[in-house]
Amino acid sequence: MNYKFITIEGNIGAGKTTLATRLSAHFNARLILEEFADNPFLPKFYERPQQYAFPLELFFMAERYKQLKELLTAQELFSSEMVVSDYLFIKSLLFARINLAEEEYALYQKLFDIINPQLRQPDLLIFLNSPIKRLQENIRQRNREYEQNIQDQYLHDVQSVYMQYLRQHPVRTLMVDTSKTDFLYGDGHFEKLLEALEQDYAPGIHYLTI
Ligand SMILES: Nc1ncnc2c1ncn2[C@@H]1O[C@H](COP(=O)(O)OP(=O)(O)OP(=O)(O)O)[C@@H](O)[C@H]1O
Repeated sequence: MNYKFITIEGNIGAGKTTLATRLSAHFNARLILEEFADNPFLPKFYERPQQYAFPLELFFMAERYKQLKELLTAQELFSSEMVVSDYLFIKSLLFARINLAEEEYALYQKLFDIINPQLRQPDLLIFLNSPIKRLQENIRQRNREYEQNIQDQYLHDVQSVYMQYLRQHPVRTLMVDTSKTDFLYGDGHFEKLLEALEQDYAPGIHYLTI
């Protein structure tokens, strides 16, 4: 397996954290998880999006920068240690595009453009692609109170900003159709993904159905 830094991405409730945790345990890799629970603006944002979107997005950007910067400062990527994370830094900007008004977004993008070049990009992005219905089921099942009123439209918007980004940028991506996949309990699902990770992919999108 030639990927030292793997990032898992996907819509809300796609199963990023579960897969990242399982992969890191399998490869004995360092695990970087998004600490969204520490964001005091998140429950408020879901209640009143317009009022809280800007501080929410700023908080996410600052936290994610801190986490990823620490990783580089420790120079772990230059040692033999493998790293698995459950978010891309660009995620903040993609959500900001949906949630911020035009002028706020322009300001946010300025900050993002200053910070982003300092960060190392993953060697491989695994994008979990699930239909909205399945995402809603997952969201209901895990039952975080503030997420229970997420509308299908919001999930559609999140999906389309990710797709637009991936189409426009040559990120080395394994796009996994997870409509019927369960990496925790599905028979052989995780093993099939491991097999796919043995391949060397060119930059761009590669599709995998399990
Ligand atoms: N930049 C952002 N702007 C708005 N909300 C965000 C942002 N980043 C994360 N969130 C919210 O934080 C919560 C956790 O997000 P995330 O999608 O990373 O994890 P998750 O849904 O638990 O993922 P998974 O189920 O795939 O592990 C969700 O409610 C998500 O919408």
